[in-house]
Amino acid sequence: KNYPPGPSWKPFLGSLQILKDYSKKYGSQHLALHELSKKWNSEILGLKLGHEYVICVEGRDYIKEVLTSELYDQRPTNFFVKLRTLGTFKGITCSEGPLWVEQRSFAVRHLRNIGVGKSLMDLKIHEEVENMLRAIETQKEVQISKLLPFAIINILWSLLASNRIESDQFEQNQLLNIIGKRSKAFDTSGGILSHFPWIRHILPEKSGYALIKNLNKELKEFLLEMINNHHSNWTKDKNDDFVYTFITEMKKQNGKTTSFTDEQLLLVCLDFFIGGFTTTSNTLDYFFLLMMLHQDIQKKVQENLDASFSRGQRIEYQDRHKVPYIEAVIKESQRFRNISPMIGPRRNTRETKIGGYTIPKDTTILINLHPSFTSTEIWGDPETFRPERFLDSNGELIFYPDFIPFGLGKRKCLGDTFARGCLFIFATEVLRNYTILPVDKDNLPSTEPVPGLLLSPRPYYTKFVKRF
Ligand code: HEM
Repeated sequence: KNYPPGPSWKPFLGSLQILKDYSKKYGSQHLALHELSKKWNSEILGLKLGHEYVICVEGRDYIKEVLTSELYDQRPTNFFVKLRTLGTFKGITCSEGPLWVEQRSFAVRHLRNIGVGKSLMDLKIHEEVENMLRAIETQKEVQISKLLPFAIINILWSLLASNRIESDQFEQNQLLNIIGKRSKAFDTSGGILSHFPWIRHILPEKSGYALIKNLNKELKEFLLEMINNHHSNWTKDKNDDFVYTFITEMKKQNGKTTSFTDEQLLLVCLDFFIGGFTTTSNTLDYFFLLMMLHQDIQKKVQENLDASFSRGQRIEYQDRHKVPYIEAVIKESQRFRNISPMIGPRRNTRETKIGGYTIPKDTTILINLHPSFTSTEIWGDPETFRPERFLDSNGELIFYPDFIPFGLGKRKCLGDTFARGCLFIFATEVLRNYTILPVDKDNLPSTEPVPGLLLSPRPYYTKFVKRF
């Protein structure tokens, strides 16, 4: 009663089939949801997927209401989330209540303590940029999507676990391959497995169950080995990476709480892994594609860099304020091809009201950023790649409340400083040293994304021409 408008519910499936049909027709779930919202003329769309009540909100006011109200802080507790958390519902991304509050604040504090947002982070980023550029030097045509994930994961890993992952280990574990496949295999509402968990017994491959079990096993083995090594090498004064600080806290609490445990540490590392590296590398992948397609903008970025930094000077994250144009180009590429158009789903723990509609307790709430990132009302010409829209007449950055690629509120991305640091230093160091050219200028790659949980460009090749 008084549920938000949306397609009618069929027995057993609810509105699953129409969502599936629309996703096929429009190529992605976020586009399908937007089309359905338009059809029902409502920024709050009501669905029932299998037995699960699911609403999808779009538009500034409703998004803000969901992201900033405590009523919607929780995550769904469906089968997909159970699989995602290795059956524990622990970690940060999918945990809730006091466990989430304690662990999130510990992670935020200690990411800062181990150097995120500071010169140590810059140093690690520079090391990996240099490694990546060395690899580029050996290739005539470069597929940057093959190099970026390895670079990003190593920066993240060296801060979390004082370790680089050797390239043969990376390939052996097929980590990149499996995580990439995973993000393409599931949609944000949790996919068919959430709605009909029993389907895994009949269609283990097709439902994605076998894939995620495989991913879980590989990741768990990989992370456990690292955690066990840390335990063996731990001493009181070791606080130089995240895992050591967590173990120190564990020893301090000496089993007094259930929050600091090996299981929780495993799940936090898993969250950083899954949340941190594909997001950052896909964003950079798009950035370099857009630079290749917009030679005029690339040239302007290079002119800005040449004017603001001397040749041998190392560019730091804090230097971003000196080059607002480059910040604007990065923001525009995040807006123009946002890799995460659906923010992680939420759940209300009691009956609530949004926009006058009644939302039953334990409804899954999806948040679609795509309409506001592409709204003609907000941006005028959203389908044009135009970084200047982020600058005022004095060349200073403009703040747009609708532009929230890292989310908003208490569950806002906790790796945003790390991600922004990587985006800025990779963009500036690569473009000050190289010009990115198309391999065939009469046959340019498309910017249309490969659909999935996280979007990415289709693989493309470029030529990197040294500038000096
Ligand atoms: C360009 C890169 C990235 C983008 C676009 C991005 C985007 C987001 C967004 C939109 C959320 C909010 C989800 C919500 O409100 O429910 C989020 C949460 C999160 N992000 Fe990121 N992220 C990025 C990089 C990272 C990195 C590098 C890390 C780890 C170091 C990370 C770890 C997390 C975690 C753990 C959460 C869950 C927070 C919580 O539920 O309390 N992210 N991210």
